[in-house]
Amino acid sequence: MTDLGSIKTVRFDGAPLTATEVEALARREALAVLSGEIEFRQRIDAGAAFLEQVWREDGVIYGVTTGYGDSCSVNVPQELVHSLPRHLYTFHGCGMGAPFSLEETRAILAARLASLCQGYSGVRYVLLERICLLLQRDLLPVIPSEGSVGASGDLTPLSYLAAVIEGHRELWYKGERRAAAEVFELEGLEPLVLQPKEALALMNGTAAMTGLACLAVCRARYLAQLAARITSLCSVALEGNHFHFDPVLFSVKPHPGQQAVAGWIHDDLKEEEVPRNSSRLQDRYSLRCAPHVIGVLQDSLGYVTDFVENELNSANDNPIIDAEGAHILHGGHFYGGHIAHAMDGLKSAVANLADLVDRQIAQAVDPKFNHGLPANLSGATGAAASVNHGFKAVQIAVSAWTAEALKGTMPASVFSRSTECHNQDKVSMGTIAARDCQRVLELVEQVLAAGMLVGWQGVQLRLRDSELAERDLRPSLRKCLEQTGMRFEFLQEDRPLEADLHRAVACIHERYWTLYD
Ligand SMILES: N[C@@H](Cc1ccc(O)cc1)C(=O)O
Repeated sequence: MTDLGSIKTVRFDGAPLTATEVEALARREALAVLSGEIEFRQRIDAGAAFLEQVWREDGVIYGVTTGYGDSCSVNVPQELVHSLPRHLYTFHGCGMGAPFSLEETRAILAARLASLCQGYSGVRYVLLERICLLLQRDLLPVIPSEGSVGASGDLTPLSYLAAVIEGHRELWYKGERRAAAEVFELEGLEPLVLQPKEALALMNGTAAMTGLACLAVCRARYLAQLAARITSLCSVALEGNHFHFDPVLFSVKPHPGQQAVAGWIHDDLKEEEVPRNSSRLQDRYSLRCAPHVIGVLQDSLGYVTDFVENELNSANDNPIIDAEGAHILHGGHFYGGHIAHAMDGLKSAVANLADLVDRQIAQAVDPKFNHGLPANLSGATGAAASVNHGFKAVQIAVSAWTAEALKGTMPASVFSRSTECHNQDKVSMGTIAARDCQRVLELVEQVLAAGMLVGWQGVQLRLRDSELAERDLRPSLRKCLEQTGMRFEFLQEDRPLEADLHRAVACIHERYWTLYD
């Protein structure tokens, strides 16, 4: 990412991109820029020129002069070749379900552009320019989210990108769904007529699942840190045993992510001399084993990010057009197996955070376990305490969100179906895995939003009742209390907490809380 004063840019030139860059584009925090360098343009256009040459000289190219997939033995007569791309996106116009969000759609466009910029798809430079322009002007196709098996590429979702480029179907425009042709007219744009291989090149890859996966990885990174911070708050609120996070303890179990998480929590908690033999009770697992739970996610983020970014920076298409070596290579690079596995794994690791924090909240609200805090963490005192129920309903709701998140962890990649006349007889289901992962993240964010409010309220109660002094808190926790206090009010009298929860979820989206480096 390049910082040009106030505008950040992400440059598409075939060099590797990161999930973070895709997220910045998706959030409109950075602008997409396509390399205009002559060598890059030439390299891209050489692919399209090579295809033309082969077509002229040999007369047959799969997906250009033939039907698609199992229909590849059907020859298309010369005079109909130019209508083939239109047919491809037209018969794939059968997507169902809610459309992808704007953020998701931008990520999908960015992922497809990144793949085509590898220069192995045989498309013209003007097509890359057009995708980049859609991103820059935020003219986003309306893409239904369901209907991809994720192994012939995300054919159906990406058909909506191909169709829009030719001026068909719908775009999001100023918050509304509008006919693409109408929007192009308003914007002074001509539709781009696709060349014979170009619709296939737009559609025959993993961009829908990969775009979603980039967003998922970035969300999950923040949640790992947030769960550690909630654990620190709950440990203080519940008067937990700080030595559960001791560096020597963790030095003998060398999972680096787990060690990092233990280190974060340890640094958040009070510095004391380690006792020779602790007289304090061992806390329940949701506190004591927090690094072991969060650590699984933290350790997984390494391979998950590698899988996602390798896919992002790949030519996920078929056939692969190698203009330099003068080959048309047939393969299965539209197969999204790595994304499927990464998203199935990530959603399980992330859902475990909800389960962990759900248990921490359950302890915090329950006078049987919370070491003297008021029932349901209500701040009400005197007679008013009898009618106030504090976080009781939030804790119940957390149970529901957690159950739903855990239910969403069923792996998608094991549900391969043989399809398309058994040509696609093994498929990845990576797009379902990525969509599930996004949904699980949403639910886990709700649980962690509640966890922050509960942890904060618990510590505030200890401070109010002088069972704890500000000076006993490490700077990181003091700063966290201060940041939280700027957006949330202590729960004295019962109030509907929906608005607070929405605000806390928004804080998670904007990465409001300063966490660990
Ligand atoms: N993904 C197939 C192409 C294909 C395209 C559209 C289809 O409907 C089916 C198959 C391949 O490259 O072999």
